[in-house]
Amino acid sequence: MSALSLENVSKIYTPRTAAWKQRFSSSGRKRGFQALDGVSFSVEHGEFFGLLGPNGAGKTTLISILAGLAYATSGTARVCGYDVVADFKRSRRSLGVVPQEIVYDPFFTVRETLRLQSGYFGLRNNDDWIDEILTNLGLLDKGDTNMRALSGGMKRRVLVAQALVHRPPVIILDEPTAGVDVDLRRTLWEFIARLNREGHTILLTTHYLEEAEALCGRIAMLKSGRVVALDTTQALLARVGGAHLEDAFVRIMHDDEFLGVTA
Ligand SMILES: Nc1ncnc2c1ncn2[C@@H]1O[C@H](COP(=O)(O)OP(=O)(O)OP(=O)(O)O)[C@@H](O)[C@H]1O
Repeated sequence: MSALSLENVSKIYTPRTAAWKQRFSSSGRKRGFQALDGVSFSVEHGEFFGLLGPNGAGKTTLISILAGLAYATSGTARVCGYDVVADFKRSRRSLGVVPQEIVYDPFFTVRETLRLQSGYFGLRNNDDWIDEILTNLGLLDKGDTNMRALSGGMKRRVLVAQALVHRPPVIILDEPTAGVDVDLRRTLWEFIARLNREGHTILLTTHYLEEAEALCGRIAMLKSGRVVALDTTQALLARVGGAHLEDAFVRIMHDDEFLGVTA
């Protein structure tokens, strides 16, 4: 059983009015914007997997489907074998998601925020683990600080902490280092790499391709909602013939003929 699996997942964003028309139309024709088109791949337990693609390729849409925040129009998505729709609670419990956008409640301190998040998963008395996360993310002295008094980079650390409160076996990070300083990047990657060594499965999206090259064992590249490359980082570099992942990425994205997908 894979940590994450996607079988022929498609997503069409339908404008609200069109959704109603579609429901009552006899043609059944789907209208709207196709963000994902027949995406299939799986991520095995313990992998550090990169999901790459240009802006608008469909990465966040895919993550939203895995996290149960958006429904696939067709296809099946599973987390640790649990269907994200039919078995939502167990699939969501298996997953920690660090979202791309910084969202927080300005009325709580860091520790209150993490206790609240623990409560969503039915966890009381989670303070020992919360302390360990705070220590590893360099936030221990900010436990009693109000969320609105944190810098942007510190708020991002709290988002990472929130994703980890329930010790999920699978962690998805959606551009976690966008706009953060070198220190946090290092702290964050050391911590995430440690979690991966300890057995957590990691799925990472990032536009910093040198980070993906250094960290990810396998990579999927999305372009206009379709998987156009899927292989180990080394095999991708060897096949496309670039010195760095950035060269390979640019070649793949600009080559309409490239369909280097391997299962
Ligand atoms: N709620 C929505 N309604 C309509 N279209 C949407 C919605 N969310 C995303 N889209 C569209 O779907 C496409 C994929 O968006 P998505 O956010 O998944 O891309 P992404 O690969 O995460 O991009 P980025 O790297 O910029 O974060 C984009 O064209 C986007 O405009």
